[in-house]
Amino acid sequence: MERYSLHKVIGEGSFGRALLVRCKSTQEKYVVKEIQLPKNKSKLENSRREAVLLSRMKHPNIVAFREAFEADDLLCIVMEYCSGGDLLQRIRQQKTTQFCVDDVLRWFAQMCAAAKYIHDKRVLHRDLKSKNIFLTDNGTIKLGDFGSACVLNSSKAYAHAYVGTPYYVAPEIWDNKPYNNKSDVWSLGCVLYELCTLRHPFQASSWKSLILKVCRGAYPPLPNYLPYELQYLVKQMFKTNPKDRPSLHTILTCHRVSKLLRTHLPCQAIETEERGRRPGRWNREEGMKVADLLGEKSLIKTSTFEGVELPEACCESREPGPRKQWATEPSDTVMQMLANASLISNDSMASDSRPLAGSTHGSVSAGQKDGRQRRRWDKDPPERLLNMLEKAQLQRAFSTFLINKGGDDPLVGPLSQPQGDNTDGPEPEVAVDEDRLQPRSDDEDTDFEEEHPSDWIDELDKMFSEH
Ligand SMILES: Nc1ncnc2c1ncn2[C@@H]1O[C@H](COP(=O)(O)OP(=O)(O)OP(=O)(O)O)[C@@H](O)[C@H]1O
Repeated sequence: MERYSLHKVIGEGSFGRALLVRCKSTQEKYVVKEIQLPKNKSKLENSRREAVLLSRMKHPNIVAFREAFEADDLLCIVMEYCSGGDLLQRIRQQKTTQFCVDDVLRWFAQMCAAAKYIHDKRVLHRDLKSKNIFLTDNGTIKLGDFGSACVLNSSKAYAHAYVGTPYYVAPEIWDNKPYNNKSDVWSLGCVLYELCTLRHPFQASSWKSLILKVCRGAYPPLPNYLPYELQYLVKQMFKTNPKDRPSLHTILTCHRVSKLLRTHLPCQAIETEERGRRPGRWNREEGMKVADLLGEKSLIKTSTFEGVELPEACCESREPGPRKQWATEPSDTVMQMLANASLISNDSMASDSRPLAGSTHGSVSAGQKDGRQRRRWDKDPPERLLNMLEKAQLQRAFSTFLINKGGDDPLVGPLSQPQGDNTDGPEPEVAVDEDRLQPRSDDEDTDFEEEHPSDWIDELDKMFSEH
């Protein structure tokens, strides 16, 4: 740390502080992320993953890694400083002035290029949100915070990965299914929606309402002035079945929106993306350097995984084991419990015949124009989860939420106004897009997912019982 002088503390995350520093020899500014190292050896390895992963991500739209070292029980990751701040701050600065479409397309194209790059390396980010996407002073997007990219074992870390940011969490996570590349696509859909509207797609005044909206894919349609391709893309990214969501490869190469996006990508990024189509290989030397710095040579033992060398530390245990699933509960119990939640009432959904996003271009409305009964999403979040979250409402448990004790808005989202913001939004504007609920398989998309997901709801339950 002697090589750097402290400029200021720029923030505190759930794992430690973020410092703005200056390199004494070059005078360049960097961010040092300090992470408290746990005593437990296996947890120690988990903490080091962020550094190892970041060191391997070399892309114009990913925060550049400089070095990592350990000092005084702290892991320090030195990385590029993004002076434009994070995208959430940028969105808030707009107040009510919408971004111009070119900015939205340019930023979104860059974040897709970055996310595609990591997916090509079989890495899932798992915490994509506007707060983890940064801007440089020249307006370039940089994807950051790889702290959740691998499963972290502490209950706090686990909750951070899945529940700390429930506004961006895909329906399959609430359904206790493994996280996969399409779950990152859902989260990026939330960021795209925020850029398009300055609001979050799934505003809610309670956990229950939020989860129901997410599981039903119910969000207010995008404004009609936005290009049809964007409206169509958002619809696709919010398909409740992950198999029906396009992969980032599809979005950038053969989706209706691809041409628009690619015209907004700098040539350099397109070249990187083209190279990314060939199976990427980890840079072993770079990994060894970081592992050496971190004093943990075992981190760089590699294993081959579908042609891509992955550090063992980056993978979950490959031990085969039973995948934990929800016990099937009678869904009418859930329905009874939620009887008062107006959002889930079939009447309020079906009776809303307002046009949906993109409806001017031929997509369907929520109403059943032809009188035929369409297939509905018949999954509900499990009772145990909803009961548990009922308890959680009064706890300030997560870094990205304000949970007001006894307040009218127990769950205040990242883009909610401190006062007077009806987080639930005007009810009639929320519509279920029945079309999204129809199965559609994209054979060109290859899915990959966590190999051995842990039962995060058990972890969460434990965490809540501790309070
Ligand atoms: N490379 C960076 N350049 C500029 N600002 C950064 C950079 N990395 C982090 N920050 C800022 O530092 C602050 C702390 O970031 P950090 O990632 O440590 O935690 P967090 O995202 O606030 O919380 P959590 O870790 O719980 O998600 C945030 O305000 C973030 O915007």
